[in-house]
Amino acid sequence: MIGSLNHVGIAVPDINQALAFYRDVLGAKDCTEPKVLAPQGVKYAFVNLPSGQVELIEPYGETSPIIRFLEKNPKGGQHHICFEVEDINAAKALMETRGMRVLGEPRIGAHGTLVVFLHPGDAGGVLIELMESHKTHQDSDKAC
Ligand SMILES: CC[C@@H](C(=O)O)C(=O)SCCNC(=O)CCNC(=O)[C@H](O)C(C)(C)COP(=O)(O)OP(=O)(O)OC[C@H]1O[C@@H](n2cnc3c(N)ncnc32)[C@H](O)[C@@H]1OP(=O)(O)O
Ligand SMILES: [Co+2]
Repeated sequence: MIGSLNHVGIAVPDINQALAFYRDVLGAKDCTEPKVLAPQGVKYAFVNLPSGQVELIEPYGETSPIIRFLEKNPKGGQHHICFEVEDINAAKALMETRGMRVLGEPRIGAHGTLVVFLHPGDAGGVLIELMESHKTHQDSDKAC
């Protein structure tokens, strides 16, 4: 069912400091400006690489889902991996039939397509994000 690895999510306490590390220390050449995705409770930025993306996420708001993770890992750390799927609703249904806890309903993610998360307790201790690969829903960048 899963397709390409889309991104690795890294939770960070300060996204600008993290961007500076990727740019100035690791030499990343293509990083995006931080943006807020309020419904997901994060501020995010991408480090674009030939092989995929690193997604830096900082908590946004008091109910951010990454607050507790950062309390346990105050310097930040690897938070999730994201795989592409063709159809998010079909993927969610399939995961549920296979006994996975799917965390909530599909919601628009940072790429403008629908995403859902699988509980790390059912996935070998890894938080997995499934992301619909095609932009077929609302929230398009284009005006027409
Ligand atoms: C930028 C937008 C979007 C995109 O388009 O790419 C994103 O990526 S947003 C990313 C942030 N959003 C989410 O993470 C949403 C889904 N996450 C959740 O619903 C929660 O974070 C969670 C997974 C249910 C955990 O919630 P939390 O409040 O932290 O609960 P616990 O502390 O009780 O944790 C339960 C259990 O799970 C372990 N855990 C928690 N987070 C992780 C993690 N990232 N990786 C691995 N394991 C994790 C935690 O240690 C607990 O384990 P036990 O103690 O053994 O029970
Ligand atoms: Co993500």
